[in-house]
Amino acid sequence: MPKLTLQDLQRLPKTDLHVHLDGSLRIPTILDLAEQQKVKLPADTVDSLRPFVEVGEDCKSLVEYLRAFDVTLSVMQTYESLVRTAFELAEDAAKENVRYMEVRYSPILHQQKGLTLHAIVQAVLEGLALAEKQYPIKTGVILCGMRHISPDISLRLADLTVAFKNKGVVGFDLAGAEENFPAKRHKDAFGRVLQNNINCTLHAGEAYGPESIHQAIHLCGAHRIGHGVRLIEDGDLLNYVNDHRIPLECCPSSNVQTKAVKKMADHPIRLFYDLGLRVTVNTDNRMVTNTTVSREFQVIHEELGFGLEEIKEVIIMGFKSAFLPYALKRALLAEVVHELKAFKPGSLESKKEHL
Ligand SMILES: O=c1[nH]cnc2c1ncn2[C@H]1C[C@H](O)[C@@H](CO)O1
Ligand SMILES: [Zn+2]
Repeated sequence: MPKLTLQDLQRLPKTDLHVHLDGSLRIPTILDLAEQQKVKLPADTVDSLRPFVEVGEDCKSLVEYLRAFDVTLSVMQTYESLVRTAFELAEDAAKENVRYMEVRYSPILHQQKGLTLHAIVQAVLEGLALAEKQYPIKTGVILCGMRHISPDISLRLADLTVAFKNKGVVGFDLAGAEENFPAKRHKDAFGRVLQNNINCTLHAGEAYGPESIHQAIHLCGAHRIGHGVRLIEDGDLLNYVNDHRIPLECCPSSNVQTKAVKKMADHPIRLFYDLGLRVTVNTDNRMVTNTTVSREFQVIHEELGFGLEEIKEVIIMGFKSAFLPYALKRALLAEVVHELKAFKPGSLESKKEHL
């Protein structure tokens, strides 16, 4: 199998369908925002802050992984900070040729200084729109209910999703600690979203078994599944997910860090792909996981043996899985398929196409 370089993977057009805004900041930006807002951080230089906001392979669980968000959220409570972090995330993604990105976050976590839920959504949309003007990237927003917060709040966030339908918000999600916090408690919120013809995805099968994926699909109406690694434990449900073409938002490095899988070689994305499931490759959290979409592709290339043609197919599955209206998706796909056909690793010809 010819070896692809990180530059090759950076040049390919890509999606990121599963990326949290509050886990994908630049570390210098956190320091800057803290200084402006007089927020106290656990450390005050890039290198000393890094261990608080990036987790390594020694992370033991999802709950431990989620601790990094206390730090990031402490500086994401103002309108300007949300505009800036959304802009920078889209800029960073565009620079590695991510053409379509769905950014997710939970507005309820950004109200510590009294911002309204509407303003919190507006600010992120403003930052993303600024980036779309400067870079060849399209974006959408997914709002997250949180598993450990009350179902009433999820319902309010579902209403917020409805209010911003066709105004930049493209879906609803459920995030946070999975074990002990079943999705079924939040089914009314998903009912509200579905009744309004809006897409939803749920984090499921990451820190709990296939029962969690079953609830996400059959009780909450998930159109996609976040992670879903533990689908491997239930062949019958796996066949259902495959037959209904329910996309899996795979985030390989994050899964090793949260111990959803023990080591990369065990990641089921290889088996899922071989069985024909619709798999997509995503970052989850660019900063907390210390990754990029290109790096995630490099990992599956080097450690799970995905060759160029397979990577191209996974990229196409990413565009197919977008929460975009069909006509827009078809046009974007046609453009990308054309580029992928012309793509040659290391070739100057296809490099020129991106200039
Ligand atoms: O991988 C994850 N699993 C579950 N929850 C997560 C993950 N990454 C981030 N979150 C949580 C922490 C954030 O504060 C929240 C909204 O983005 O979503
Ligand atoms: Zn996630």
